[in-house]
Amino acid sequence: MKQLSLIGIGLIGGSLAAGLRTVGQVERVTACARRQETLDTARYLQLIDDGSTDLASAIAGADMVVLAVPMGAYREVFSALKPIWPEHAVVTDAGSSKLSVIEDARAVFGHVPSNFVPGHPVAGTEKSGPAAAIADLFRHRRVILTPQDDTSAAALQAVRAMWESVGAQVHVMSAQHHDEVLALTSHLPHVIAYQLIETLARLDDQREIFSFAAGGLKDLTRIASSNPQMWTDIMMANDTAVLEGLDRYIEDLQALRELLAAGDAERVLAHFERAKNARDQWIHTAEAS
Ligand SMILES: NC(=O)C1=CN([C@@H]2O[C@H](COP(=O)(O)OP(=O)(O)OC[C@H]3O[C@@H](n4cnc5c(N)ncnc54)[C@H](O)[C@@H]3O)[C@@H](O)[C@H]2O)C=CC1
Ligand SMILES: O=C(O)C(=O)Cc1ccc(O)cc1
Repeated sequence: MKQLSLIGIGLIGGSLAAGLRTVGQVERVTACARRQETLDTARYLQLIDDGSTDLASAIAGADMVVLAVPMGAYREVFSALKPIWPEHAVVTDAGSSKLSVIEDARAVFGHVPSNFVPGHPVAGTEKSGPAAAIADLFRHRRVILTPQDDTSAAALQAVRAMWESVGAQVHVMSAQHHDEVLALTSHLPHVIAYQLIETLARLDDQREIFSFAAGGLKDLTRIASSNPQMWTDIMMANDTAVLEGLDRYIEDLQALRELLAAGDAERVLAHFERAKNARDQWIHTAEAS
């Protein structure tokens, strides 16, 4: 790849740049950010060679353009790209929901451009910004691509090759399936973590509560330290699937509550055993692969 141009240079854009540089798969990296300070940090960290707050300057000469901005910025970014759409480059994104991205593209362009490949690296941390970038963030992690019927095969192949070069395993699926699965495995856990901490924080003697917390609370809620604006955007973007998962979870929590209230130790134990077995099997399979 001669020139990668990132629109948004935070954790994900920065990690992709660092990863591609480490494996020697990119000659030049440029980025667009809203604030000069972000670009200065990215340059200082040697994530990018050049940056501009002006979109057209930032993407000039790119053969690969990657959108790595919050879901709430897509309409604005697509609208700004419309008059300067890079027909000869491949364009992809890193957004956590996919149907909303396709909808945003259709709303702005009237169709999904054939050189745009919607994508999502299923890897990250609770940190944000270029200083949080990790060069091997995507190694042995999954990336989901959700091409449309008329997505160019060459564009799809170029995006696949980019992610594979930083060690990721690429999967292709429909945007609908992506959003349903990710609602359960990523978005619902963030709702639960945020709300559990918010509930505890509102209870009396919160200082007591947190100072006597064991490792379990910290393990369960690390992701509640994630960027609240980024996650509000994701919840709004994938609201239908998140609501479905949340309803199911509330139903199951209510059922568990009833077992506890009835003092039904046997069935509570059966619940916990099913959960432990499922988690142990998942972790075992994940570690073996
Ligand atoms: N944080 C994570 O662990 C993961 C995040 N994602 C997705 O990747 C995308 C980027 O997330 P992060 O890198 O974590 O966020 P971040 O907050 O670290 O970086 C986002 C960057 O976009 C810039 N930005 C925001 N609005 C912009 C605009 N209108 N024009 C140009 N730049 C703009 C910000 O200044 C910042 O540099 C999001 O859509 C997120 O849902 C996907 C996988 C993992
Ligand atoms: O911090 C974590 O463990 C995450 O879950 C990171 C993450 C955030 C957003 C995504 O779309 C995918 C992964």
